[in-house]
Amino acid sequence: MLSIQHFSKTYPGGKRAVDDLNLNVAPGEIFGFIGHNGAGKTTTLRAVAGVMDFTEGTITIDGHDIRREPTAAKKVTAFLPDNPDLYDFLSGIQYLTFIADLYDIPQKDRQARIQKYAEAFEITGNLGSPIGSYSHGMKQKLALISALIREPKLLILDEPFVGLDPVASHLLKGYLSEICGRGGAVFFSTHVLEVAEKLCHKIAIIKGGVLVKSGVTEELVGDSTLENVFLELEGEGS
Ligand SMILES: Nc1ncnc2c1ncn2[C@@H]1O[C@H](COP(=O)(O)OP(=O)(O)OP(=O)(O)O)[C@@H](O)[C@H]1O
Repeated sequence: MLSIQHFSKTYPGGKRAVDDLNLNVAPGEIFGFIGHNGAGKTTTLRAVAGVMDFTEGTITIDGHDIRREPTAAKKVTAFLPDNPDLYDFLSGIQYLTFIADLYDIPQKDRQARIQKYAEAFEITGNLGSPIGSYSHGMKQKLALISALIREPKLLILDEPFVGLDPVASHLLKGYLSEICGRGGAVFFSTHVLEVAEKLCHKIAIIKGGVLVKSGVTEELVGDSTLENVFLELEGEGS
């Protein structure tokens, strides 16, 4: 579903944020991307989502090269940034309708999808109000709903669990599994190692822009915990 080959990003000014990253996410997989602050996670996720250009390498989503076929790649991908930029002057329902129009969600499906997720996340009663009046968590839920109603083949999320209440976190985990159950894939960054360990089929650990470990979660963790594996890697060479 997602192939990242020899991906590197050097920012203007010379910072090499990611160096020669190789990763593959298969259909049906939830793939966790972990690393310390500044390791290069957001840089990678933004490049995969097609919202930031990169220096070297190839990124392919469902067979579409993100540089050569950006529209086709983005059509099957939903990206939830860590701080989603919503339109404060729109109401929640206006925003979701705008997204539904933009991504050609069939008229016959959109209402049922919006209803399903809005009710689950308990923001149905707020959909008529301007987004500017929402709390941080409500904005986050709306952004999540806007990604989920698209039923993307690939869902990319940057720190999706930060700021979500426990009920919403639990729901989100279920929805990520749902996407995988229908043959989609999820690629997300997190600092919540317990969630990553329980939820992810595979995990990659990035350190200083370099992939230091990746693989099937159970194999990577072994008899230890993800936290211990991570802390050991962080201790090495620093
Ligand atoms: N626009 C930019 N210009 C220059 N350097 C940048 C820019 N954005 C990020 N960086 C640098 O690139 C490196 C990787 O940043 P990135 O945001 O990808 O890390 P991260 O793993 O997502 O961190 P965090 O866990 O704190 O969100 C950091 O050293 C950061 O300072």
